[in-house]
Amino acid sequence: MSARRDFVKMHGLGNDFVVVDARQEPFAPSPARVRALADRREGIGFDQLIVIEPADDTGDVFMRIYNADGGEVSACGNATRCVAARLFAHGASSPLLIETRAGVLTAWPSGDGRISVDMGPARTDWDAIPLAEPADTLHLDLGVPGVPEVVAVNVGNPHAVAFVPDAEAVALDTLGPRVEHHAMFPERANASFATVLDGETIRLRVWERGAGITRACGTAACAVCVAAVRRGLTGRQVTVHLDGGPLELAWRERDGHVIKTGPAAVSFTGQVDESAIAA
Ligand SMILES: N[C@@H](CCC[C@H](N)C(=O)O)C(=O)O
Repeated sequence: MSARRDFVKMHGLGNDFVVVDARQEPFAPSPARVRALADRREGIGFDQLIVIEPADDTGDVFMRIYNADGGEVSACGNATRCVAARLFAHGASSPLLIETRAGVLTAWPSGDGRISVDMGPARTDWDAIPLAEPADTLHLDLGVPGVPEVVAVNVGNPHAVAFVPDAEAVALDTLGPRVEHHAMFPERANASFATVLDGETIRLRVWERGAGITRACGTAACAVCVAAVRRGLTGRQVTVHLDGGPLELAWRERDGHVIKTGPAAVSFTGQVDESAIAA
């Protein structure tokens, strides 16, 4: 008998997700099944598969995150807004506590149709993310002259941020994978190329670990905000312009938490016959 699962296809600024609500019936796809579902020609297609599960602890729900390459990861900023928007639309009360492998995140409607999320604390010390060997500064040998030092930031997942003179000119499809798979990052890394436009505006292009070029990455926007403040390049509140549009970020002084505000949209709903998708 074939198993049919309801899903909703959602996106945050074009960073797209298939969201499966598994609170009543478990859904635990193998990495091969995730890759098959992620295939944009033969599957449904997404950057991340998101599974909503019953809360383990103090939260309202648990959010499990799989990259398109089948790997399970700890954080996804845009999907957190999408899950919150979906649950608010179905009557959940605010604030909503979303458990992830990286901690419990709090989400609320921002009052203008968008969703705000407290993404928790960000770390930018030299050991913020797993490195192959200790390093105070990260000058990656990418085989391309002119790529500056990279800043490591942890927002529940690992980010490598490079501030470049012109993010538009970066060859994301070649530099992104070199950063993601660089020997310094044993757990790989999400790669951000950012240009500071003024003290409150940043242009950002992202190569995501396990998904490649995406139109937006919420945790990368948080990482870039924190890295820019640490470098004295911007104030603590910035608008980050991704390929899919803007996100508002604030790095809160009192507790080091990053607050992110942006849209969340439903594209369509559907049902997948799991046996029809080879794994
Ligand atoms: N799209 C996400 C990040 C998804 C996980 C990331 N690719 C990783 O491997 O850590 C976002 O909006 O933050």
